[in-house]
Amino acid sequence: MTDTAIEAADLTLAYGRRREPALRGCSFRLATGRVCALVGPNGAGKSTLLALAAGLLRPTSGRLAVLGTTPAAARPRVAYVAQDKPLHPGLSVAETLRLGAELNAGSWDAALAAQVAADGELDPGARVRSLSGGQRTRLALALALGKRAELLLLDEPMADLDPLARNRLMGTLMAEAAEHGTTVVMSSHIIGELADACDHLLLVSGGRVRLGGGIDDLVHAHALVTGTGRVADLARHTVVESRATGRGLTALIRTDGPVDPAWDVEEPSLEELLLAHLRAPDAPALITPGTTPTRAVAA
Ligand SMILES: Nc1ncnc2c1ncn2[C@@H]1O[C@H](COP(=O)(O)OP(=O)(O)OP(=O)(O)O)[C@@H](O)[C@H]1O
Repeated sequence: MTDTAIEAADLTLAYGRRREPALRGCSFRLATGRVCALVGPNGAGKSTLLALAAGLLRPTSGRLAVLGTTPAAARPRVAYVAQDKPLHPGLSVAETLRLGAELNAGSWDAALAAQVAADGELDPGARVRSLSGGQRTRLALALALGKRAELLLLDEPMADLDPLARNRLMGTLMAEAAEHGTTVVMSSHIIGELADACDHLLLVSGGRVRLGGGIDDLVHAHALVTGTGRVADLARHTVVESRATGRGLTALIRTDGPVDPAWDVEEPSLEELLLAHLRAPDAPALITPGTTPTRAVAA
């Protein structure tokens, strides 16, 4: 047994020799049992990272361990839902679930898979090619949950679901993860959805990990300060982003010690933290203690 779900050390992936790497020098550790939000702008490398962890791509350089072994060896214990939710178009809903049962004999949770499909009123006889985008997503999630994997890798899993379906499926996912200690890594552009569900964050931008760690730890490491002072007055801290506002200056800082009481200090919301880092891609990265790779993988 390992207490580490994913561990990356200097992980780099280039799709072709002449292309800029999609991921470059990424190092982080995700403990088991965490629900991790994978966030970043379009083209940041999120899908690439998930495909690497699913064992569908091989790193160009660097190391990646999944559940204490190689991504390929971990595949039976991992469920991956790709962004385009690939399924066999000619199979019916019932045949797709039967195939899930056959491919995962021994671990298949038929009741859960059937419940996820039935909650969306999927007609068991309907062909996959006749399903809507949201219905296909639901079927893909039914397969992933039915597998009872130790690690769920979900690439924008809720993107084409209606708000009610999204809310209910997220609830099912979180309840299952909590009951079974499943690790979840979920990419999404909807920060509100992630803030409610996730306890861990990986922010990827330009192929690099900008923030990695427990959401509470990352939020506590920052402060949103407002005042009439100058940016230079905040020099002892790391200023991630600063803006002139009606009240003078507002800055998101990574604190190094107490902040001068001349500033109004608030804890940022997750959204404020993420938006500031997305607007300031050159701000120094922060990977919190305990979420850096261990020596075994880094070596
Ligand atoms: N199969 C591929 N061949 C060549 N380049 C690719 C391929 N897949 C992705 N890329 C490139 O790799 C980079 C990272 O893409 P990736 O799909 O991982 O981003 P993403 O963060 O998932 O984006 P989005 O939020 O838009 O889904 C992009 O520059 C993209 O153009």
